[in-house]
Amino acid sequence: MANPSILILAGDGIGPEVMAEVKKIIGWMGDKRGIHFDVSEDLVGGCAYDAHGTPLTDATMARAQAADAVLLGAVGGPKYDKLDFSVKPERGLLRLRKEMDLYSNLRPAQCFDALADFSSLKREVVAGLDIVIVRELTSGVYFGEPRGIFKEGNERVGINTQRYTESEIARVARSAFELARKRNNKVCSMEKANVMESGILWRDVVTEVHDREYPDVELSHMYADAGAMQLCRWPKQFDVIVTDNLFGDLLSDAAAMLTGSLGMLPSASLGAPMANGRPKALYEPVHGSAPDIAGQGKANPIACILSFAMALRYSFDLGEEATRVEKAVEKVLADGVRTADLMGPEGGSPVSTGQMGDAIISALDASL
Ligand SMILES: NC(=O)C1=CN([C@@H]2O[C@H](COP(=O)(O)OP(=O)(O)OC[C@H]3O[C@@H](n4cnc5c(N)ncnc54)[C@H](O)[C@@H]3O)[C@@H](O)[C@H]2O)C=CC1
Ligand SMILES: CC(C)CC(=O)C(=O)O
Ligand SMILES: [Mg+2]
Repeated sequence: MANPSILILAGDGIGPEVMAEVKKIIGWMGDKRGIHFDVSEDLVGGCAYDAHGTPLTDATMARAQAADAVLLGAVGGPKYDKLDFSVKPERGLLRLRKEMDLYSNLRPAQCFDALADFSSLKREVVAGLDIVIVRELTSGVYFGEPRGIFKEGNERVGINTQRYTESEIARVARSAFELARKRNNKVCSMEKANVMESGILWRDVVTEVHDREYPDVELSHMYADAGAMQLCRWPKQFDVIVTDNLFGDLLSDAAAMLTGSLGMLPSASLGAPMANGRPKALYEPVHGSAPDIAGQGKANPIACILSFAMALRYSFDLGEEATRVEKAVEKVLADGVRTADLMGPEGGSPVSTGQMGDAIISALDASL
């Protein structure tokens, strides 16, 4: 039987740097565990624009559709900021999410014990934290029409449209309830039903799906602004948070700091099941291309490595191997290995991106 296929789209900025460390772990899985993948690579984002004049070619899109899993680094950078919106690097990623129909974006925020003192919040607020934000990923204001910058009289007006259908809300709600059943059975849905009609519909549909299909799961609702405050005040009150595309983007960056650094947060973007029963899937760190540290060997590869662990669990049914990778990360952090983003203002001796990857490989060796 053919090996499962992985398409790597490392992208821009620190994307290729953190992905290099994932490739070491893929190699380790083959050498030490006999788990082999057919890995191929392609371009997305600014590098694809440089090569082809578009942030995602149709050929790359087709390869992503055919892969068992896509691993993405990050896209974007100042070099591309002035490009026409239609060819900006970020549009390549949005097209992947939309055309693969990856509607459920799982963004776990877990605070490793070794980092509990490093978070900007007090240890007791974050120690033991383990929550998941389920972000709707294929609709909402990032995709709604009309959109654009138009002339209105003597001035320009910028328009984006928040649009959600009942079925789009219902399917991501189901994904959150299913996940909660495997965890602590609690879902908090966040929107702004006080000021947005799409928020009213969101609250109604989540409640209907809950009452009809998941009455055993504890459901609460919160306005997203209050939710941001509660995430900083007492994040451990949450188990699963389900929210729309924009609020999920913001809330997950905020949740990253509960874990110590944006360089720690992985994500899985999941769609409908494929013929093999596994979901169509793309895995990527929550962070972006970090132009301020790109090319300096400073990036923390853990978010990208933990995203690969999610791929092992959700796309390849290799939950034990996923846990092995997560435990290796935990051990390395417990041993005090830190990239620069995990150093306090007092400083210290950070390791490079490559050294962090090597330390995780050593911890994997030690796990055998
Ligand atoms: N999924 C994606 O590809 C995303 C792409 N972007 C793009 O990335 C570019 C930069 O955006 P920013 O707002 O600066 O967000 P960013 O996430 O790239 O960086 C924010 C801050 O976090 C730091 N940081 C991020 N990841 C890190 C890591 N792994 N290790 C250490 N430090 C890390 C950066 O150095 C920076 O100070 C933009 O073009 C943006 O559109 C932003 C978010 C997601
Ligand atoms: C298209 C991305 C650049 C938007 C974003 O920040 C994200 O998805 O986390
Ligand atoms: Mg974001």
